[in-house]
Amino acid sequence: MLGNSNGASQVEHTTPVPAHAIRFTTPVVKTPAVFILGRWLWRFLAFLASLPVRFPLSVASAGALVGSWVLWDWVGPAVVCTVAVVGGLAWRHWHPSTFRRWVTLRALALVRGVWVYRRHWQPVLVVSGLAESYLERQYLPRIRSVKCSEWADRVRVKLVPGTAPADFEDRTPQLAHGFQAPACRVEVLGPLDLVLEFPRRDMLADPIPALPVPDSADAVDLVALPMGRCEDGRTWTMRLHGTHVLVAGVTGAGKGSVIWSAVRAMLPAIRSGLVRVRAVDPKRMELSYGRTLFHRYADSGEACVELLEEAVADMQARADAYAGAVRSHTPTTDDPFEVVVLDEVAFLTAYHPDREVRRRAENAMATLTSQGRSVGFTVVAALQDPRKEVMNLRNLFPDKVALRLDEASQVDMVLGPDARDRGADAHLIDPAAPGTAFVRLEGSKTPTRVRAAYVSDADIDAMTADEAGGEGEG
Ligand SMILES: Nc1ncnc2c1ncn2[C@@H]1O[C@H](COP(=O)(O)OP(=O)(O)OP(=O)(O)O)[C@@H](O)[C@H]1O
Repeated sequence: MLGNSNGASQVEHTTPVPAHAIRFTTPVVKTPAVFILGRWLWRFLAFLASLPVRFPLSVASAGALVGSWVLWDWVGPAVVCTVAVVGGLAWRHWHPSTFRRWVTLRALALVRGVWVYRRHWQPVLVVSGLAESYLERQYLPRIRSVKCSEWADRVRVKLVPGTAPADFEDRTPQLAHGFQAPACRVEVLGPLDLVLEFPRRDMLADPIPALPVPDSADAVDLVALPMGRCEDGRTWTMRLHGTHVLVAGVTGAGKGSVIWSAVRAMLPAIRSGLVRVRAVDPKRMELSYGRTLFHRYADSGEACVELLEEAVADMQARADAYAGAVRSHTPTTDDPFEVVVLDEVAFLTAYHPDREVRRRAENAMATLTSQGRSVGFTVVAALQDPRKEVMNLRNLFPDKVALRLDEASQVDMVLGPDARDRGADAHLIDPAAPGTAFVRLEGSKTPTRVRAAYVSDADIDAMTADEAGGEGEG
């Protein structure tokens, strides 16, 4: 053992190793069979006792069947079955959502729990390197429960003490392939307690039409603007007031749909003057279409910088007015919520030929993003290439939306250091599904897959036509 062998040597676990002159080990005690059998029996009884809580419907049905058979022979179960089938059909007809939640999804969880997860658990975990060995015994993380939602299976797992969720986060591709799911995401619930989420179907496969415009300015919630859908079917809402948002994605990834969904969700407030949008549109494609909605609009390099500097001056004037008097901004028509939308921000920070324009644009953006939040100024910037050379102000944007990206390494640049480990595979988003993105929703460390609603040219026409009508009437 002390020789010059380079290969791994097998060490008997009781043999002292050089670092430990004396090593204490717990004595190996042969457990009498009666204790092992007693433990199995105890576990079996505990399992039986937990059944009515875990599967109330199934236990009640089984109880009714057995009870009716004892009381009325074969007529009893026949009547019970008929009543159950008729009752089930009526339930399904009148309350399909509760029937699905209480019966269909629970039955599905039972079947998939046994057939997909418990059946393949050991081989998949051993092969993917998640089984631990200690003193020649193998320890596997334990499945606590399997639940099915509309779109995904959630497998709750108890980890082996001494291991960490990062071990699972590193092996999400192996787990996804191992359980034949399109993806796997890890959610940590507590010490040694995590959930593996395996999507069953893609709720975001079909494009989402533009969401309805809120009825009135009062209905506009600037901290939860409806933008599209999350992969679990909930509405994706995005905060704008009190933050700044960076939207990154390759060309054609759908940055326009994120920007326009936000503008659409604020439309009544824009009309009533509670929100003002300043648009910087160096590509002259995306925002020019709806320019009548904007308080200011600029497309040439010089004009864009002037717009940004004007926004900085307004922000500083408001900060002066607030100093010592107001601590947080509430939108009013005198002090509206100001949104600066920048499409392809790299044009100003990296690609513009004039160095002075680049410098002024960066300074203005840095000032707006570092000081604007509390006085009601927000920057929404869209970007194709998130690398530092192109945009070194990334970190001044608290909220980020990662649409389809070119490379895996760009995911963490946009969403933060551990986003890819937690399943945000923005580089693998299907090019045929523009508008699909990963975001970190407020209060959640786990990135969520979302899809922005698609605001078509016709929708923008309708938005601007109403605006023109509104102005005319005014
Ligand atoms: N949310 C969406 N749902 C469905 N289709 C979309 C969505 N967003 C965009 N598309 C489709 O993808 C095309 C490209 O979208 P868009 O112009 O918004 O991409 P982009 O990221 O802004 O690209 P670029 O950087 O070249 O301007 C659109 O013309 C539209 O057909």
